[in-house]
Amino acid sequence: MDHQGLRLDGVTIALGPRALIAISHTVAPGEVLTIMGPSGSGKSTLLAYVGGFLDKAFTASGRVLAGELDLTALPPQERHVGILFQDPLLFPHMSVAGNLLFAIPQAVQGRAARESLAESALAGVDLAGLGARDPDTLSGGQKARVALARVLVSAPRALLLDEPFSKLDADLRHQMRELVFAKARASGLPVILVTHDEADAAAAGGTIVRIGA
Ligand SMILES: Nc1ncnc2c1ncn2[C@@H]1O[C@H](COP(=O)(O)OP(=O)(O)OP(=O)(O)O)[C@@H](O)[C@H]1O
Repeated sequence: MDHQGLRLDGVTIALGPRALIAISHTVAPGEVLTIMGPSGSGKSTLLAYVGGFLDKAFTASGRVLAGELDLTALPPQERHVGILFQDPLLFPHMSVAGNLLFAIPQAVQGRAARESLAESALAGVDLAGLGARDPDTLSGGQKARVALARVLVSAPRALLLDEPFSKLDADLRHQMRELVFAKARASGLPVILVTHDEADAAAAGGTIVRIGA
């Protein structure tokens, strides 16, 4: 997919009388916008707004655009925004390859084409040949990489990262964030990263917006 950047155009979010977010920013293809702020400041809430699943408890305004396309007008399943959370959230009843095949868009037709896409995505995160494995048999770092491969094969317009490295130990954390940012750059995906970790923010290399301070 040809990515065109992600624009937050006058996005404001409030919880009752409490203003949480006010942001306008354009994330270029391959760039990372990092959102930092104290617990409860509204970081995950911003990602929920971009993804289209903001809880009704909040009031929000402003547009989210992918290129010229106004995502705000679309339901979540039509936004094609990929998300990685703290937990890899793999389907335990499907093989590793099954997890990826499930995420590949219907537009990719033919079993052989889908399987080959899944296999190359696994190879791209250093998990070649592990497609038949049950997710529960993988290490935490391997599961995180399957989750990354799964979100990449879903051909998202943008990638949202909600503390995706925080459950990994220091070495893995470093490797995983380098891999995620390299993949985002290579595929020209605009990324919004939510983190508490200054090293994550520095590694992301883009703009850092601090909220709720
Ligand atoms: N569904 C909801 N209904 C009402 N209030 C909510 C709901 N979800 C979150 N909140 C509140 O909205 C505020 C922002 O929450 P949010 O999860 O976005 O914070 P955060 O910055 O991501 O925090 P953390 O760093 O702890 O994950 C908090 O005060 C939280 O208690």
